[in-house]
Amino acid sequence: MTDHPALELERIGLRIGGARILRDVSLRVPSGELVGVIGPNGAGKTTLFNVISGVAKPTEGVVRLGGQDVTTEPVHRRAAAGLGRTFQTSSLFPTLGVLENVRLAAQAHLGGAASVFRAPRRTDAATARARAALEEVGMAHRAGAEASGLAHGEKRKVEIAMLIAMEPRVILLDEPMAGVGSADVPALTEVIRALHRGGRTVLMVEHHMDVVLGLADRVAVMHHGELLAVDTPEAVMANPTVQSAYLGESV
Ligand SMILES: Nc1ncnc2c1ncn2[C@@H]1O[C@H](COP(=O)(O)OP(=O)(O)OP(=O)(O)O)[C@@H](O)[C@H]1O
Repeated sequence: MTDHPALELERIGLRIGGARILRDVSLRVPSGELVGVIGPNGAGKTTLFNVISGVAKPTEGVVRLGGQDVTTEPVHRRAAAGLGRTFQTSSLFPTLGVLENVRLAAQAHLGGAASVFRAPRRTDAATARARAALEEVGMAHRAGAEASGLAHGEKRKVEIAMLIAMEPRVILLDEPMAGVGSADVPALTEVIRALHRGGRTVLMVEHHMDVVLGLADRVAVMHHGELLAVDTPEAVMANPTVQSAYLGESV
């Protein structure tokens, strides 16, 4: 444990052409916290995740992971520093099996694809880690299934297992409930809750408000590229500025 926040954004700004996509965004996320990021469409949530993961470079401000300035580090260096991310679209190899998908993620973390040929012991370690990750998300029974045959909710669980296999300290979940049928939402919510309970730091963009309010320690509200509020779910919902930002939007 360090005294540094797991993730720290200091006065992040991003201009693209003449447009200011992010303005003066500052956020400190202590280790083990789950922060829900909400805001109307186009508020800048995905762009903020891109800045954190290194897909986009901010024009102003600093990104720190565990106290280390990673603002100019590329995506893979941030991943190596303990940052994991899921995307709105599926990142599974559809024709591979569930276990194989997770094993590849574990293998990448343990030492790269070349080790398949050089170090069988590492392959065993990757398989063991993949099985443990599938167990953690409740998908061990589907280890032998082909990824393309999974329901949306199952795919999301396997994607989370892939993250777990890479042992990230900070996890960014980009709309984990997107495309997931309402019957599968509670089970996926429990997987995310368990991920958080395991001590991992999680940032989650999610439009499904019940999920955000039920899971988050704090909620960060974005609007027009700015952070309007960062507070407990109850305080955020009672905040008049937040309410007016959502006027005309379904909260
Ligand atoms: N590369 C880009 N060039 C120009 N404008 C961009 C670019 N990327 C994002 N934007 C604009 O920045 C704003 C924020 O977009 P972003 O996708 O981050 O919002 P969001 O909050 O994730 O929205 P949603 O909830 O719809 O996914 C939008 O107005 C978008 O059109």
